[in-house]
Formats: sequence, C-alpha cells, structure tokens
Amino acid sequence: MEKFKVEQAPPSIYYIPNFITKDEEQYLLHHVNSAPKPKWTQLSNRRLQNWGGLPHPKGMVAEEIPQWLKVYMEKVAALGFFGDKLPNHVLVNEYLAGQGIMPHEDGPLYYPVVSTISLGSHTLLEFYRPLDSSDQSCDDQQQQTSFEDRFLTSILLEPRSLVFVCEDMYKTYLHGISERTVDKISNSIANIEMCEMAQSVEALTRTTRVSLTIRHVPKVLKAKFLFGKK
Ligand SMILES: O=C(O)CCC(=O)C(=O)O
Ligand SMILES: [Fe+2]
Repeated sequence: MEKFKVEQAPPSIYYIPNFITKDEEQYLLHHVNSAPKPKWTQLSNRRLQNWGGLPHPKGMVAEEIPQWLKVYMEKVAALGFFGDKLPNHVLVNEYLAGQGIMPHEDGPLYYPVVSTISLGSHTLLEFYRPLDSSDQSCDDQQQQTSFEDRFLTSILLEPRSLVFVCEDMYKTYLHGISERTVDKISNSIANIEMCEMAQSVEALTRTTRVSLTIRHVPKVLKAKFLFGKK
C-alpha cells in the first residue's frame, strides 16, 4: 500500500485511483438511486443514506447491510486498514454541484480510520487545523472566518477512487468540502501527481457526487439486550 501513500500530506492519507471500474460505479449509483425515498435524509446542503445502524454513544443497534454494499465493504476491508476489525457502517452522501460539508471531525463513535469511495464527480476534500486553546474565546463569527487561516492541505478525490484518512489526519485535523462548482487545480493539492484528471487542466467543474463512507463502529448493541433477554 505504500505506493498509495500521499507523501505531501501529514500522516496519513492513502489515495487509490480507479479502485472500481466504470461499470461498478454505475452499479453502485444504480443501487443508491433505487433506495426507497424514506431511506434518504435531506439536509440543507446535501442528502444522505445511513446503512448499518445509527452510531450512538451507548452503542449502535446494528441493521443488516444489503449485499450490493457488503461486497465493497469487504474489498475495502481486505486492504487491512481497519486492523482486525471489519467495517460495519456506510454513510452515503450525495452532493449536487455547489454543495459541500462544513469542516468537522468525525469523532469518537468510529474506529479512527475512514475510507471513502467517490462516484460520479470529483471533489476536493480540504483539511483544517483545530482551533488552538488561545482561540477558544473567539465568538462564532471569528471562528468561521478563521477557516482560511487554518487551511492545511487538500486532496483531490476522483470518481471511482478510494481514500483512507488515518492517524493525525483523522484524529487531529478537521475536514470539509467547500460549496463550489469549480475547483482550481494547483500544486497545493497534496495528491495532484496521483490524479490523471488533474494533469494539464487549470480547473475542474463539479457534477453530482455520491460518496460511500465506509467505517467501523466499535460499540454495537445486540438487539436482544434492548429487551433485557439473555
Ligand atoms: O463525502 C465525503 O467525502 C466526506 C463525507 C464526510 O466527511 C462525512 O460524512 O463525515
Ligand atoms: Fe466527515
């Protein structure tokens, strides 16, 4: 896997272009788009499907994951990034061109490795430094405007690629996707040399992107405990 390590980013990001074929991409998009309407949760700037159960501090009540997703969870697990754990949770996010996700941390409900398969469009995943303690007194507005100063690096996610975000890049830094329709291509993108679509272009225009975020939730409740049975 070492040849997939993004050397220009802090530890650690692994970027695997063309992890799936175009046919597999269409197959996955077909299944995502065939899910019953109530499976979607509409947020203000994206919509999502949750598979495997809702992560909760007291434990996730595990739900059966459909076969079309399980196949790819197993393919991802085979690369060994989850140690002896197996992925048991998938979040499907759909972003229209111009939509994104605010900088955030994924937090303690997950094993600290996240893997993401991108479908449809590329995007730019941006990383930010956390606020240092001297910034804690800032009001919300100052904290918002400081994201520009806290920018660390970005990773281009091409359609059909797989990315792993591990260690400090998971635990310490925040990540987000800016609400843009066009991404400028520059050398500040840490994995630029690994991206075929970024060679000799100045900008990339986004279309609809669907991401499959595959994770391991360590704390799982067996349904029988809910009803107090042995
Ligand atoms: O769509 C992505 O690649 C990122 C999604 C994300 O950060 C999340 O769901 O926590
Ligand atoms: Fe996230």
